[in-house]
Amino acid sequence: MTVRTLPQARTEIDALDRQIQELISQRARIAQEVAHIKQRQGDTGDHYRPSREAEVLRAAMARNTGPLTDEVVAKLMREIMSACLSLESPLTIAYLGPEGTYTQAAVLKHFGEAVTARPVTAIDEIFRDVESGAADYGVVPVENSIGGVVSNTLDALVHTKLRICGEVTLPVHHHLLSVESDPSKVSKVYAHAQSFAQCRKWLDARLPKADREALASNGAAAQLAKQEGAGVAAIASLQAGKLNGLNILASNIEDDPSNTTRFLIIGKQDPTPTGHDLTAVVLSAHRNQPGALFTLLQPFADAKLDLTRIESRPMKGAPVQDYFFFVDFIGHANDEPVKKALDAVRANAAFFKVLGSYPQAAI
Ligand SMILES: O=C(O)C(=O)C[C@]1(C(=O)O)C=C[C@@H](O)C=C1
Repeated sequence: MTVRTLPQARTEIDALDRQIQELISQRARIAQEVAHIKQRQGDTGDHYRPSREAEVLRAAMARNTGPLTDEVVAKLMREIMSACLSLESPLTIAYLGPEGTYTQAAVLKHFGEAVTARPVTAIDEIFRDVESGAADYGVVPVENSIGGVVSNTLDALVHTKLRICGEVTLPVHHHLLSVESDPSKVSKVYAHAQSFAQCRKWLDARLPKADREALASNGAAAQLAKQEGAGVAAIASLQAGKLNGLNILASNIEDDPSNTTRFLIIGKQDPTPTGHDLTAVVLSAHRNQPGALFTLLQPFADAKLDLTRIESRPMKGAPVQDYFFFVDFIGHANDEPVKKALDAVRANAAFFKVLGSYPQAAI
């Protein structure tokens, strides 16, 4: 191994930076050309291609020989693609605000920094924004490993014309944040109800006397902790703490360190198969038929499809025994065996809708 002096190492780094930069510019120019190719092919929508992005990220990680981790390599690639896509089509992404929520972190993880993230105040509004074209895509939370499903999202999926075109999973770490610097002076804590549930043991042990008040989001909790000042804390993300200039009184206070939230990307396109895809459907059984759910799910088993999730939600405005079932499985609706299985399911169902086939989260 050559032993370099510091000036020699820096000269080499400078030369490599020039090459990297030239290659990135070249890549960006080709991405601009790709936009023109798509337009010539009659593509009228935006140029975001979730399947291609997942493939690029997977390939970057597969090529990695270190010393950077796969995660870091994928993040760098993520940002390069994000910047290239912003030249092709600048995207607006609606998410559950305010700034500093975990949903905003999910937007950045999935789309990179080169998008306009548009905070809105409710999950239904995210669906409306994407339906009306005010945003190109939306990011909605769908389930948390501790708190379970986000029922507003499931309910909205039943009736929307939008498609699920991607997923993001985000490890969730909660922090106690305040303008206060002494945790023993905290007498009131704000957080989203799910975050209180996720930090219950920690709060019971460390702040048993502090009042707990649930708010619409952790971002709002951080804003209020800032406004109200002394004696008040919020449970929120580091990003929310930074945005509001709060001190970190305690880090990673969630009871389960594997706490993870899964988000869906909703939009107007159907991603092409990648070989690593998930499909989501919603269905209901005919009433008063014994074994109706068993019969509905039988074609999935016959086709040896791997079901990754099944959830039920009561139908709004219907008698209590009427349920929608949300089924996720591995595979793409365009795969032949999947098509056949879905036709068989549809034939037996009172209600049936494919919510989307999309690439599994690559990072
Ligand atoms: O391959 C494409 O379709 C592109 O537009 C290029 C590119 C990229 O930078 O690699 C950019 C945006 C798409 O979402 C996917 C990939």
